[in-house]
Amino acid sequence: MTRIASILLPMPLPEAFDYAEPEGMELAIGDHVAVPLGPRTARGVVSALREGAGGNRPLKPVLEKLDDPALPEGTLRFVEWAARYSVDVPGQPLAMALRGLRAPRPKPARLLEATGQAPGRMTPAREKAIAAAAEGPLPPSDLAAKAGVSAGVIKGLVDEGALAVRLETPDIRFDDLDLASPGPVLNPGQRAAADVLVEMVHAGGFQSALLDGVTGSGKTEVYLEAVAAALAADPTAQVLVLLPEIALTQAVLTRFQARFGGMPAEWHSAVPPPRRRQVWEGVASGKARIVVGARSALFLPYANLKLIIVDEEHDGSFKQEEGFIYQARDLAVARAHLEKCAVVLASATPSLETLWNAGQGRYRWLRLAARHGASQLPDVELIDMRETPPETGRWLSPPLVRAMAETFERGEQTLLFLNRRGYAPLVLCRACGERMKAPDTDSWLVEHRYTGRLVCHLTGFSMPRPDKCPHCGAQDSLVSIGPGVERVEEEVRSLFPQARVAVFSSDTVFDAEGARTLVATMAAGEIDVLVATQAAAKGHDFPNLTLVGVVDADLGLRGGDLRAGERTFQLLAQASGRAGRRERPGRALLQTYAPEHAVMQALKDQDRDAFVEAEMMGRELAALPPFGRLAAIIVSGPDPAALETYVRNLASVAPNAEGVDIFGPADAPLALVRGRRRKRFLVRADRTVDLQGFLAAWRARARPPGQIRVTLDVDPYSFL
Ligand SMILES: Nc1ncnc2c1ncn2[C@@H]1O[C@H](COP(=O)(O)OP(=O)(O)OP(=O)(O)O)[C@@H](O)[C@H]1O
Ligand SMILES: [Zn+2]
Repeated sequence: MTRIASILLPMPLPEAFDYAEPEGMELAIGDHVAVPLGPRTARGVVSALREGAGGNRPLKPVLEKLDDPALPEGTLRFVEWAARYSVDVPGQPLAMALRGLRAPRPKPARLLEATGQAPGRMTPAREKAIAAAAEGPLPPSDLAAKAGVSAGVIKGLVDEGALAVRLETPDIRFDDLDLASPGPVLNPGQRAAADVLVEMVHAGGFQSALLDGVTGSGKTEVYLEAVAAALAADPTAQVLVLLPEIALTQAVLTRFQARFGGMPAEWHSAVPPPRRRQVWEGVASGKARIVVGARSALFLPYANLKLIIVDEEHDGSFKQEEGFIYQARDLAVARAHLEKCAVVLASATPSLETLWNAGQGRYRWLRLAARHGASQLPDVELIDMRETPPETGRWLSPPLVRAMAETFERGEQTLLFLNRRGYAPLVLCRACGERMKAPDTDSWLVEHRYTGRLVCHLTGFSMPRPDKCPHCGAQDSLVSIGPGVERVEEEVRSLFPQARVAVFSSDTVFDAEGARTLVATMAAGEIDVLVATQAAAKGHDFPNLTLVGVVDADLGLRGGDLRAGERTFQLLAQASGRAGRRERPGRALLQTYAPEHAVMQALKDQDRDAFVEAEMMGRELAALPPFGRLAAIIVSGPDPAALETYVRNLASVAPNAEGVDIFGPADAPLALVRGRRRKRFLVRADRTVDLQGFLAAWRARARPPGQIRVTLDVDPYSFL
């Protein structure tokens, strides 16, 4: 009897398809195969094997077993789990898990080696080149440099057969790690927390902990102990460290390197594809033992994963909002469950969900209440912008400017935090009031001075800044409204012409190398004022930084998002926490028009517990997360009438379920994106309800017609 192989395809298909296993193919779960799919051939992965029952209509056979490294079963089960959790098809997370395997292999290097054959005519230069090549193969330019001869000499020797080209495929290399090297001496609080983590790792099986310590308490040092313990306990063990930003990845890589004497494998969107291929294969083979990466590193094919760290676990960047929608922090806990390993969530400002889980005893709760050594938490002061406003056309208030001047005179550093890219968030026409918008999207265009363009941050649309109003034609009537980081930089330069000023945002730093350089320059004290978006306001450890100025503390509170208060508190507490991390005391000044707001008061008093308690109470009253569950159903389409009809139809077939409330349909805050109108339902459910089951059942009752798309977002974060 032949076996039936279920093949999962990395495509938007509802389920795995069955194929017959040909005689002698000997498939195993996780194998990569080629199968016929309609008229074409597709690649897939074996997700299950069973004995074939007779009498079925004959199945098409698997065409070929491919010799790529098999996807470990743990990864496969995780992919299936993630799909169910997100109410999506398994092909979506599978495609993510295979992304590294689909990247091109590194190109083989062209090296020259000596053949032993003498050239027709020998010269001193040729002699030097041959002698240099005899010491080992080198790329042509390196060989020329080493021998101190011209490229022409080298070429001549190749033509005459004295040197030959050898193609060498670069090895999959990962640094050796020195696990015995001791870390710093931990203080008693750190020691106690590290001991618990080490014990968890040694105990094995699924274990989870929240490492909850104030900014600068040394959480990184503590979890490094757990990493060292996990790797030392088992020579094949692997550790994954997830971080929310590429810039932070760079800083943490440096700390790992200092501790273990070797670089961990790095994984994020800025890693070049050939390296991604190597890392994928290294993770699958077990050669890569530590992976430090962004959220998608969760989908790599770990051979023997023993510990996952989610650093800055509260961070919104762990939520992926496009394509396959998922929350990496939650999936990290699920993956640890499936792999039967330990997971540590670390933060100075944990999410309410995580605090709730810790409070319920689901996670061990390890607290570090003070900064390490003599360092103290910074003083946080509110600047009431109604009382001490900046001059017209300026954004920094007199008290903040004074503090910057003092800091600069002492030779210390300032971080100005403004979560707005570009020069100005809005450009409008003074003559007719027209606001510059993207042609197909409801969002304002952001002015960028470095590039002279107006950019839609949502879709990437951009155009040169016009000199005439496109609406009324008035000449030179366009004005820039409000500040972005570039505009604040301009102001700082005019206030402090002698200061060294830099901007850190995704427009000025767009690759890992750039981030690493800027972080290192700042850490070395070679920048006086760093103006940064959130890309640099979190997680970093700059020794000489003593002043943090928040340009617009109210920014995140606008809009009625469920998590607006929580997120603003986290972001600003994190930004403030960059100040005074060594001997010299730090200050954080928050510019606000609403100093009486509960979030501002909690920040000033540094009373996280009181803030969390109040916020929790509000959530509990409304049965919102973490006390209930939330999902969004976003329906979009190009034609308003067709969209309206479908949305009404969808509303009318909503299943009746106890403990579920449905809100909407409402226009999404940005009703039009890329020419598509969007409407949204919000679903709130009690924790006892199978929310995913409810969503799947509902969606199945009203199939969307042609142009209309339905997206489910379980645990939605930003409502755009
Ligand atoms: N036991 C220790 N011995 C020496 N230095 C330490 C020790 N603990 C922490 N430090 C140093 O104190 C600084 C802050 O530590 P770390 O960056 O790990 O804090 P953190 O808790 O991760 O902070 P944040 O949440 O603000 O990112 C670092 O420079 C770190 O090397
Ligand atoms: Zn106009």
